[in-house]
Amino acid sequence: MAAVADTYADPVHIAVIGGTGLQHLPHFEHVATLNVSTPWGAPSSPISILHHPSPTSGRQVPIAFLSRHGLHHELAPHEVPNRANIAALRSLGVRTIIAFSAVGSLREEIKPRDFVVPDQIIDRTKGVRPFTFFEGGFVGHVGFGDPFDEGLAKVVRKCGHSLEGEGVRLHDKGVVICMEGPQFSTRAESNMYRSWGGSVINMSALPEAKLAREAEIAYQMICMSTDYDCWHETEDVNVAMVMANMTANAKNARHFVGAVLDELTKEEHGQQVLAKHLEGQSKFCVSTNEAGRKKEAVEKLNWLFPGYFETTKDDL
Ligand SMILES: CSC[C@H]1O[C@H](OP(=O)(O)O)[C@H](O)[C@@H]1O
Ligand SMILES: Nc1ncnc2[nH]cnc12
Repeated sequence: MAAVADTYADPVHIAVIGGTGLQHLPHFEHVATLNVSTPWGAPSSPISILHHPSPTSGRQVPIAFLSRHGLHHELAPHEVPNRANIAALRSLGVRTIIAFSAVGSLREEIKPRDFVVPDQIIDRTKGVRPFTFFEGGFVGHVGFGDPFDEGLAKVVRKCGHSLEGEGVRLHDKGVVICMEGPQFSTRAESNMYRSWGGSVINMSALPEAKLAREAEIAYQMICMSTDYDCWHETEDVNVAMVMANMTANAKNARHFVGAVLDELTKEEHGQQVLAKHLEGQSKFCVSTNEAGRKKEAVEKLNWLFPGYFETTKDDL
């Protein structure tokens, strides 16, 4: 097998973050493996650049693939370096992320192996994960009322429905409960989440989605149900159950991601893929005036957003 390159010259606009059971995307042409370092450390894994032919132009479109828990699932949910992941992807040019996640179902009608395109999140993480780029002498606040990107969600839903004949079952909306873990929930918690209107539960939607929003990247998660958590009368969730359902449905998961990439690489989605609707929002979300900005914080943010921010008065 030919060795792949360790650099890639062109900007890469679309990324897939793979979760449990989706640690790589086979059947795509792997053209480069990038080891990116960021001011927030190294990402979870090297970033693979894959070539995907656009169905409209035939042009080979580069896609970045990152394995959330590392190449061998060695990172627990609270150990995932989310800031490095999002910053590294943005530095390559990424403005659209499709994030894949194995989730527990909190609803009878969401059966194991069903897919969900969620539209809301409830945060049950415990503050142990770094969750913002705006800190250390540089305060900023971005809107997060709709944590996923609705334009991207429309594309993803259309692709999911187009695969229904092939056995994909899709729920168009849902509330993800993002818990801290790594232990699964208690039965009391699981029932409480149901009473809150939760549809599915995982340990990874946050802070990934928040950081993508701060980085002006359109972000949509595709969830695949792997179990009924522990509220249901069936056997309580365990890793073997999650992996068995993930493996059994891996073909559908790959088809789903492939269909989304087919669609997103069409020219008609060019503006959506570049997330033009988010461009510049982080430049204007800042509360700290120039005199109060710390040099180190400004340097880090300028790495993420080249040219966005003035240096502090101390540097002049
Ligand atoms: C192995 S079960 C719990 C694990 O599965 C999910 O991972 P991911 O979201 O990366 O697919 C969940 O969030 C937990 O991290
Ligand atoms: N029941 C569950 N709880 C939290 N994360 C999960 N990922 C898959 N199943 C899960």
